Amino acid sequence: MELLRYDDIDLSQTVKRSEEDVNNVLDAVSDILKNVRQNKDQALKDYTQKFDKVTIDNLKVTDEEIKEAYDTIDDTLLEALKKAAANIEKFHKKEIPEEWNIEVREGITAGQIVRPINSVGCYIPGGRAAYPSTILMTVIPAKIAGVKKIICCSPPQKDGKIGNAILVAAHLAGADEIYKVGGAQAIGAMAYSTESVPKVEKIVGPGNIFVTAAKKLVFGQVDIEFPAGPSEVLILADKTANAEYIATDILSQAEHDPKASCFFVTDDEKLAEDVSEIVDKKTEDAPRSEIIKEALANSGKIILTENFEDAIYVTNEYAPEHLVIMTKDDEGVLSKINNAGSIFLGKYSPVACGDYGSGTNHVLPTGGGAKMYSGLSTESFIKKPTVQKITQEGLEKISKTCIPIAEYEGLFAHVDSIKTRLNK
Ligand SMILES: NC(=O)c1ccc[n+]([C@@H]2O[C@H](COP(=O)([O-])OP(=O)(O)OC[C@H]3O[C@@H](n4cnc5c(N)ncnc54)[C@H](O)[C@@H]3O)[C@@H](O)[C@H]2O)c1
Ligand SMILES: N[C@H](CO)Cc1c[nH]c[nH+]1
Ligand SMILES: [Zn+2]
Repeated sequence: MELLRYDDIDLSQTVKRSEEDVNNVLDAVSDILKNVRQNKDQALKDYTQKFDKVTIDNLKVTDEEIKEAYDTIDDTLLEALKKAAANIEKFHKKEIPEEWNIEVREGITAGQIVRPINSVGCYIPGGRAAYPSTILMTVIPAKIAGVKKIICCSPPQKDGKIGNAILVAAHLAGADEIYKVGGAQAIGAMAYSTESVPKVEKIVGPGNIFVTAAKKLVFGQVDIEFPAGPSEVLILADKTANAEYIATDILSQAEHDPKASCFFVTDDEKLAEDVSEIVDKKTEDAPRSEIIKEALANSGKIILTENFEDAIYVTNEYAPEHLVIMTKDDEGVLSKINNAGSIFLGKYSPVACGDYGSGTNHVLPTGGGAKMYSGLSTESFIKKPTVQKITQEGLEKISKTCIPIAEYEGLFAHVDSIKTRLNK
């Protein structure tokens, strides 16, 4: 892995990552979306043939296919999915926002109510790996929020089916419909509707650069959560950390995608060298070594700083999807972290646990999005309309605040709507 000294680099250039690639495919993805809008199911089938090399007749997964998935799934995997689902459910129930109402001034009460989005589409990646875990991470919070219609889209495998674990996870989590289509074309289908796939109000879920570009382009037509692109991890550690643990966290995110990004930041030169050596060695033996090598060559960096404050600065500038902190004072370091999607404290908290079932969500902002957004949560599926009630006395008092501002803005119908009531 490439080792860079903080003092020798232009940090703003070093932390740049896959967002640039997303921008490079916007034109191609825009053509895909246009075709889906015009030719609907036929476009979905043509792109599935072109990109996934599969012929699909029926896009919608049938009840028989779900039953077959239950019949064929491995018992241990089924139990694991159920336990993961229970943990994710417990964590996400805690995220339900409260309804509240307060007296703002005498005669004016105001508050918020909590309402679900009506329909949601969950994108479940399926190109380089199958992601039943992503079904749990997207459908469960939507269900807890009270979303009435939850559909899922995922690319079919070479046999034209969706993997049994994805179908079982979708059923366990409570998805209403599942469609065998992936990539930008799936996002287009959920944004515009086709003969088979209904339009939804919000699209969530991670994916490769084509999926991420499509979500950016349909934003406005539908809501999206944020760009959740190729996986990332940054490990922030001092000399007390275990080099092998750090190396395993790097490899675990690098194996997702050649466009994954993995950074290790430390102020300890020996640890930096050890991690570099272990990563290189483990890469050779890894089952997905080709993907890992490409990812690390593109965006795998070890940054060595002179002091730990600089290491924290680099971390906040990179704003990782996942941040692992392994230091002698993890909580103290945490208090200085502002920008990260999900944070893992201490040597026994590998990112893989958050990826699968310790309860937190794994759909997280990438490409520096953690500077502006939080990860997917129950709140992502909820709207919070405000409500107010004003008494006659309250109106008299607040009119003295509102009328001068309305007059300044030249909006006299606004003034009139208040004065008319006062004069009655
Ligand atoms: N940020 C997160 O929360 C999170 C969570 C899980 C996974 N991920 C990421 O999701 C991504 C999954 O990517 P994937 O590729 O495995 O699956 P994917 O389902 O996102 O993409 C596969 C689809 O891409 C389309 N495609 C392939 N080549 C194309 C081309 N040349 N032009 C247009 N479309 C094309 C195909 O339609 C195919 O079905 C990875 O980058 C992984 O790191 C992110
Ligand atoms: N690490 C991914 C998010 O970037 C989530 C995931 C799913 N399965 C394994 N990992
Ligand atoms: Zn992962």
